[in-house]
Amino acid sequence: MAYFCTQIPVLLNPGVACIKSFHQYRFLHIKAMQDDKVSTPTPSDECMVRVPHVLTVAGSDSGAGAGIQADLKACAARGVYCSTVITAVTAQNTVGVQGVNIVPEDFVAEQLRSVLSDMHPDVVKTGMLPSIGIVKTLCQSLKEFPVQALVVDPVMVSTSGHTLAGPSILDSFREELLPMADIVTPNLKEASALLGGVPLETIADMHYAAKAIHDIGPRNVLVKGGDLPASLDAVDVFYDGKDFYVFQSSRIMTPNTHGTGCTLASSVAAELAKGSQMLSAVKVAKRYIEAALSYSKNIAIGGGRQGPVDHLLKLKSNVQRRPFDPCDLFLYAVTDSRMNKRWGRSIVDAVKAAIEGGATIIQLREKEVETSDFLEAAKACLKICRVHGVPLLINDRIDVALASDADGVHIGQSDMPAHVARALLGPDKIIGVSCKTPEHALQAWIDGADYIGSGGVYPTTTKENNKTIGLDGLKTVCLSSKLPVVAIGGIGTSNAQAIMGLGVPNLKGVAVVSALFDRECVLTETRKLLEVLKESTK
Ligand SMILES: Nc1ncnc2c1ncn2[C@@H]1O[C@H](COP(=O)(O)OP(=O)(O)O)[C@@H](O)[C@H]1O
Ligand SMILES: Cc1ncc(COP(=O)(O)O)c(N)n1
Ligand SMILES: [Mg+2]
Repeated sequence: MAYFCTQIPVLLNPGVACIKSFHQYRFLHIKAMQDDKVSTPTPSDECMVRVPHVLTVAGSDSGAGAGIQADLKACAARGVYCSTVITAVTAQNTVGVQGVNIVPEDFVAEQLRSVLSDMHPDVVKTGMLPSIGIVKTLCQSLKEFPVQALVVDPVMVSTSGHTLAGPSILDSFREELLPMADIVTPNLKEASALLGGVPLETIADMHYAAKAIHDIGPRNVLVKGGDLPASLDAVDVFYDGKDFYVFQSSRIMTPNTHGTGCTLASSVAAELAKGSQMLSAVKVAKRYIEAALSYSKNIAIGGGRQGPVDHLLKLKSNVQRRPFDPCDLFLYAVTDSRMNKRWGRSIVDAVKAAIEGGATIIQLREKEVETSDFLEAAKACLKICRVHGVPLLINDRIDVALASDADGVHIGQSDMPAHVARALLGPDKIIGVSCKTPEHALQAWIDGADYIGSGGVYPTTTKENNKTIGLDGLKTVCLSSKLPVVAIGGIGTSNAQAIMGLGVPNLKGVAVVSALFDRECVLTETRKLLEVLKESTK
């Protein structure tokens, strides 16, 4: 079985056998499928994009760290569709494997037929294959429905020491499955078992094993070194029949390594499904598992010795964050580096004082700082904001918001369009948009913003050439806006009451710059403004 190269052997339609690129192949492939099913209601040909697809043939892990569940998450994280043929159901958690129930061979065959005959996956990846019958069924199905690449993770024993496929399986692996494989990815114990029990302990041993396993028939071998002594780096040895490549990353000290092997093999399969060459597929997969392990370093799931990895690199991002509440707009503090410099304080000190004084949300508006300084300031401010449960937004700079993992951004009419910002930031970051007119407010709503900032209500020196809309303009925008509004522009203790006194329900607060930061004591000024706001909303 050949893996991807630029010349793709086409499966469905002999008329397209001369196609050059993988992407052309995808379009023609789907066209051939549509021609067979003329009655299927589909949009026009150009709209239909066939997406990369991996089929995993593996066991279910109830703890969802390894097996089918790891494969699904890894493929999703890598942007590839994943279908599943389940070979066994395991009762498993972070302590170990409590039970295994093997799916009858003929039902594995039925699942294989369902997926392969209809969905035409690009790549098949195998995990737990618990019986000789299942291995034979799989090899038979792959002969009947060939795919572009076969990735074999020869799962035998769980990290906790439970047998998932016994030694009786080894002959069928060696004689039938491995010779069909484009890559096989044993860990140290599995490589040793495939080679009749030779001890494998060093990186030199891994080279020997990669070559010896290659002789069994797979096109490529990756011997994984997760189980090398903890004092060594995480080293994997790749052999393509000609050259060796050593993939080395520093070892991440974490108990959460359950499922790393399944995840790595699925990511290799995902890259192959996207059209990568084998070597770059392995390289990207190794980078990905390193990132996933690093994100999982200190997550606590279960009481056992081995927790799962964080496939989507997201599990911790919601721990300290709460959803946006429009009431957060009540006392909205916007920083200004020039003012802070003038008064001799750092951005971090300014933010600390504003929060202590009662600010309910912070926006970093740093027009004159270097990107690296801005990022450092954002990270430092975020720590303080998280401790106090105050959201932190970044003005204009989506990149800084992403890099610092701030709670969101505030953007103007001439910045990145809000719908693009939304696509980049994902569905749950906060996005605020500056709006002067009902049309702006409507667009912000359509684009997926969470709130709008409207002004300048009064003249201000903070923003040059900024048209003042006055109280009337503010009221017009508020009445038309479907989103909560914060008023901005020349606001301070003397006029905050007039603004809140407009009495429009979606006007939730005031945003202030100079009135807090162009003053000697930020803490005192914030406290004073808080009192005025509280008074005016009684
Ligand atoms: N603690 C770790 N730090 C960094 N990489 C690791 C660590 N543990 C495993 N890996 C990597 O994860 C992948 C899976 O390896 P391994 O754990 O040996 O497989 P298996 O889960 O099949 O035993 C390999 O690329 C390996 O180098
Ligand atoms: C269903 C199933 N498949 C594979 C593994 C191997 O994963 P690990 O080696 O990380 O325990 C597992 N534990 N369970
Ligand atoms: Mg492991």
